[in-house]
Amino acid sequence: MSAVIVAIDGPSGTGKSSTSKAVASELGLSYLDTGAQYRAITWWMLTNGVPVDDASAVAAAAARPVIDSGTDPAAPTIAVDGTDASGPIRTQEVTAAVSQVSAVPEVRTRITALQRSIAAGAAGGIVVEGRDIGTTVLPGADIKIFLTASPEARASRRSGELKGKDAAGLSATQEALIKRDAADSGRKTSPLKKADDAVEVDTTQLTLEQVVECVVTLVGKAAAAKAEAKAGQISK
Ligand SMILES: Nc1ncnc2c1ncn2[C@@H]1O[C@H](COP(=O)(O)OP(=O)(O)O)[C@@H](O)[C@H]1O
Ligand SMILES: Nc1ccn([C@H]2C[C@H](O)[C@@H](COP(=O)(O)OP(=O)(O)O)O2)c(=O)n1
Repeated sequence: MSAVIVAIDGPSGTGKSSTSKAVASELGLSYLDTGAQYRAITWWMLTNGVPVDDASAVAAAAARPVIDSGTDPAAPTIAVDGTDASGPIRTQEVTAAVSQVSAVPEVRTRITALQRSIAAGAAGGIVVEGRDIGTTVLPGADIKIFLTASPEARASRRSGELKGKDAAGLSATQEALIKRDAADSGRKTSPLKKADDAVEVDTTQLTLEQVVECVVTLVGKAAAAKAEAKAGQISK
């Protein structure tokens, strides 16, 4: 497999993280969870007393946290100022604040630059997943995939992750998810949006294994096309 850049976007619960990790592992590519980076900066704002509803306070602090992402798909990591943040970034408090923080342009500029430098440094290729990868972060990606699924399926998947501990209940989970999608799609700076040249895959009726198989096939085709184009250039 040549060094392909794969962009996977879509709303919450469509299977981006699970699919991206599995595809990257199978094809020997690196993996970057950009949502974890936005969660990490949000967690830093909350723990450092920055009022997350004050966009100018968030903007003023946006350059301060040092965010470090490990890109091994078998063991991805996220650290803030040298501390492992993989647990704290998944709390309800962070989930409730992340859309607000990630809508601030200064936050996006900083995190986008970080994402581009990680992708540029991934010599063997990388799968990058998020909301604006195909449209803004890596518009020149070799293959762009946009995952979708019905709100019911997405809420039930999220609820299932909590293994009976979904105290809020399925309908509240669905409501929170729809609210976050609306905030992420409605923001001014690089909103959640399918790139015009992205392949849309509706995962509602598919198992995770089927989605992975479909994406592996699409990436394989893109890699072959890239290798062919390169060979054509060399023979000219
Ligand atoms: N096609 C699928 N069918 C059923 N469950 C799935 C499917 N894809 C992902 N899941 C499950 O749904 C949950 C959310 O998936 P995740 O990959 O975290 O989505 P996202 O990154 O888009 O928010 C996980 O528990 C995952 O195992
Ligand atoms: N490229 C990205 C990735 C995530 N975000 C923001 C918007 C999302 O609601 C949050 C959290 O993303 P994450 O992928 O962890 O969300 P899930 O709960 O896994 O669906 O970060 C973003 O604005 N741009």
